[in-house]
Amino acid sequence: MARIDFPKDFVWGTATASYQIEGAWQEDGRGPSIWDTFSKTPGKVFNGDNGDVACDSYHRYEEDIALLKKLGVKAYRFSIAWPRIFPQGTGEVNEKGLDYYRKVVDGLIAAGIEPCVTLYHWDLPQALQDKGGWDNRDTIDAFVNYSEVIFKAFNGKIKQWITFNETWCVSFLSNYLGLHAPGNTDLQLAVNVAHHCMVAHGEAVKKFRELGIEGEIGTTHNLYWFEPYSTSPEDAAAARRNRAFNNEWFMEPTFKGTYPQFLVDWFKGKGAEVPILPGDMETISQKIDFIGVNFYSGGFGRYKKDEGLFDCEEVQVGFDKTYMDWNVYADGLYKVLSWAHEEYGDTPIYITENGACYEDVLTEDNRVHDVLRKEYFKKHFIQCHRLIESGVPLKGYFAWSLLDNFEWAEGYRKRFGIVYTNYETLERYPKDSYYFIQDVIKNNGFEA
Ligand SMILES: OC[C@H]1NNC[C@@H](O)[C@@H]1O
Repeated sequence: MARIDFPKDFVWGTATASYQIEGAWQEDGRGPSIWDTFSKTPGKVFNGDNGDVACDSYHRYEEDIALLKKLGVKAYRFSIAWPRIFPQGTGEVNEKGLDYYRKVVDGLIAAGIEPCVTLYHWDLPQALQDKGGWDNRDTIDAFVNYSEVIFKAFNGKIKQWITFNETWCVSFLSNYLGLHAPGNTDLQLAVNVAHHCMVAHGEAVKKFRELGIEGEIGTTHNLYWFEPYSTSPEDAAAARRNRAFNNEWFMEPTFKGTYPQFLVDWFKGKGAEVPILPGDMETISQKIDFIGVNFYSGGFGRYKKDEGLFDCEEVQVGFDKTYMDWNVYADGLYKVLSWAHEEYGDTPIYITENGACYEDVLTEDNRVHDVLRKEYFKKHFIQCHRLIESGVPLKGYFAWSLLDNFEWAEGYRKRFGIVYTNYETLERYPKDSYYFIQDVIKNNGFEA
């Protein structure tokens, strides 16, 4: 057994998102989001589940903060629902919406927990989608307007700001693969959305700097480690395309102000071109104070003509799988963050999400012995330590998620929480993984 110790200033946290936990979908003036529309469209979400109630954190946020305090986290990452602030996306500010987040932020600070806020975690006001959503460049200005209200309302209280969560999901998962809201399946549209979201990110960073807001600002991309199954040039090229689809397509504009040319050419061959306007790339690559990385999995691929968007098929090489059918590939975390550090430099990194979904069983005495999830965390904590030891500027880790919650198109059947949510009673029951992480935080390390 080896002792794993983390730096004393390492930030341990957990993460959630507004639509997945809040519920109260029509309370205090909240307007409809694209996820209210999508989840109520037959066939889009498992079992017809939706976020009308979710974990009811809108009313139970004090219970959530108590769980966070008991866990011992230094920070809590959550998102603000744009439709609570601007029910129609722009126009009059809904003060009751702001009031909810004032209570959450003040409660966290009183508990000695740093609020880390994501401005956009997918719940776009439906009124903006009705005008083209992220395909319409006007949405960029609407996002900056919304961001400015939040910056000013919480300046000095919120010190860590994330503009977007997983722009790949907002663009390609939602507008090319069609699996998330708004459910489009058009490659050019997805390329437009990805670009406009990144411009919106850059414009919000500019506004943050202009206003002199306290704290640090960054963005979060979900990086996926993907390797060629063989050393053949075809496999290498296919795997590179597939990996760049998740990684370089977003990281390169953010840090280098360019798109990866080999993928620009590939998309052009598929009839999709990036709608770059003069100044966009400079805006996107505004200096950021940290990069948030969500990591879940990785895999191996090989060339297969006409397979998917990149002539690439995933090869099963025997990984253990989570209940999402995702490979458990903890080494992939070490590889992807080492690659990011090598490629994009010394910008501080926070793992803003990492966690696993397994079929949890609640015992008679309201316990969940989630051995596999504990093992998943342990394996990834070991890689976090390896990264720090190798000089990668990894500053913190947020477990996904504090609570079982609405897992998008999978509804409530897929549980990622370290706390079990009973969706009938809305009771919260800490799982064994919660107590494992509580101990790791208390000792800032563990016996590997
Ligand atoms: O799929 C698990 C998580 N992945 N990142 C974004 C979150 O909203 C998801 O629940």
